[in-house]
Amino acid sequence: MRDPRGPAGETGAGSLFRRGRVAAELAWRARPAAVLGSLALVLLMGAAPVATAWLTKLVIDRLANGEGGLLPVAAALGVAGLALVVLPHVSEYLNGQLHRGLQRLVYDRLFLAVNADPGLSRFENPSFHDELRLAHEAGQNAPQQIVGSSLAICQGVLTLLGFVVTLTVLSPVMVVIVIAAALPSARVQLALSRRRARTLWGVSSNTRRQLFYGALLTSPDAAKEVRLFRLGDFLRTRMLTELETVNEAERDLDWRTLRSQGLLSLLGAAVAAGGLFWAVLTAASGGLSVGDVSVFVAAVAGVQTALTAIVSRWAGAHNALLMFGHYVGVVQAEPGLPVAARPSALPALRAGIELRDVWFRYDDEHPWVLRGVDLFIPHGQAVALVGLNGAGKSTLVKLLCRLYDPVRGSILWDGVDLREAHPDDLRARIGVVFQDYMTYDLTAAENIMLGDLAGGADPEAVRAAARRAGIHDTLDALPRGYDTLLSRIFFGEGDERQAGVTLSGGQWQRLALARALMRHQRDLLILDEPSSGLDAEAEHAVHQGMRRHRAGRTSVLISHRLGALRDADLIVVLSDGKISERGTHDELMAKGEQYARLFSLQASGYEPAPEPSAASG
Ligand SMILES: Nc1ncnc2c1ncn2[C@@H]1O[C@H](COP(=O)(O)OP(=O)(O)OP(=O)(O)O)[C@@H](O)[C@H]1O
Repeated sequence: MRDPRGPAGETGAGSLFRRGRVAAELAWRARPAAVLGSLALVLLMGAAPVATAWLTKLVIDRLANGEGGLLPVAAALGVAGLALVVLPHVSEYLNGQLHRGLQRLVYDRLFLAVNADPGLSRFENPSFHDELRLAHEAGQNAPQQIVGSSLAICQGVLTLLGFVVTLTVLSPVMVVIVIAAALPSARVQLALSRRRARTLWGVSSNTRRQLFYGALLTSPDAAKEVRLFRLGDFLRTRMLTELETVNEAERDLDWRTLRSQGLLSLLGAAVAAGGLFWAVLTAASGGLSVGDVSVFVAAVAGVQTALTAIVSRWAGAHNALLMFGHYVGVVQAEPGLPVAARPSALPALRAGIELRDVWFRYDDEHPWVLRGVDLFIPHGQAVALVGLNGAGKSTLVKLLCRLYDPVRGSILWDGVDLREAHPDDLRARIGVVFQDYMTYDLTAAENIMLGDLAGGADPEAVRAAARRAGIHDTLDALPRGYDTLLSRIFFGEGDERQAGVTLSGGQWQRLALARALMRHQRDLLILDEPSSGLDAEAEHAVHQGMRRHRAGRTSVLISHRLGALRDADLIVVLSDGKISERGTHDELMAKGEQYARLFSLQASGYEPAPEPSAASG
């Protein structure tokens, strides 16, 4: 279990008040009519129990004393009774309305805020994911609970005041006893709600791991390895272990709740029984009428019920406010990647992109990945990055896209530091295929179109990009052509439910390439291992095509197949976080260092194996 105090852990009343204000503002924005209706109901439902008790007393006393005027009082009693029955249903309907409106607004703001962060660093932080999951859970109910509980508390206070006045008339001592008996309950409920929020945060990483193992057990991507390596029992056991930790914490909480609330209920019952005993004795000696006894019993029960409702709603609101802190925390957090208040314009690339003494590591605790990289990517030229696994090639690409900022040094786009430009402006000028490209469970056309949503869903542009990536014929031959759903988990839409189609790894890769090529007119094209999964013929065709499209454009290419990079204008070898060699293919081969060694090693793999010598046989 993790440290029980989370980012939204125990906070002062000021902070809770601010969260309450946020919830109230959301509710008002989401459904003002439902909020107004609920407020009116609070008044009616708060007054109805007191009115019913007094009208009952009047009816009983008039009956007992044989007084007249019974009909209007009985009619009023009927109306009050009717209100008690009907109003809760109206209130439930309004609550539903409010809940739906709130959920839409709350999730809209949550995902807007998460998407507004242009960087990646927050998404790689486990704490952020715990916070996000709790924010998501809180978004489901917390604002509704805060608003609903606040209204219920107002209603409870109204009923309580009515019954306190009633009891004061009959027995002021009883008021003091009943209220004093309810105070410990308030304290205990608040302590329990605090503990509940802390427990949830404490086990949130266990819950996340439990969900992760559960998802692996059912994921189509993992299904092959899970079966082949017989990982099912291993994953299931791990999932159950995490679940057991969560259960243990919840069991402890439930036991504390049972113990404290059991004792408090006994105390409440003893006070009510004592009061009834006093009322009956007083009535027997002529101190109270029969109607007085009835209103007294209703008042004691009413005060206790109202107090219990207030305290438990208060505890519910308190718990919801603590949980809502995760939501407010995520929605109001500063982005992980700062955006300049007045971003500089980023015009079309004219001279080139310069990396000036760029140092980068993913975290203060991680080792340096780049250590003082100086590189100029001239406009209109193709620069290839080469290096062993883990050399930092993809990291450099992510810095070029400003998914992170360099820790030291800077990257300049025609002299403008990328930190000064808006990430959206930069990204509008870039087309990228990442090594770990996405496969979307959408149609083939949509998978490509996502590369240029701003350009509109032009089917001709989609087909042209697919042709450039060499995937057009494959997509055209699918059961519904470009409109075929590419998915293993969803059914297609339309009259007939049609199972999705799955592409091969290489076909998916070409599709990802087509997505990037929707932006082939952009200033900078980055291709990180665009052909690693392609067969030799396809790779050749793709590289030929790329060569044509790249001509005169600025591009950064990464590939372990060095043959595909040999015609780049500049080849840069990254090693140990620095540039160890740079030059054209011929220059680097002539130098005879790492590049030449790697190139020769690969080329030798394609040469015929030497005949075994007679001696070795
Ligand atoms: N998100 C991340 N958080 C922490 N470390 C990372 C992250 N991404 C990459 N690294 C580390 O940074 C180093 C460089 O990784 P990078 O992916 O840039 O290498 P690469 O040269 O592209 O490798 P490959 O040829 O295998 O694709 C590696 O040691 C890797 O473990």
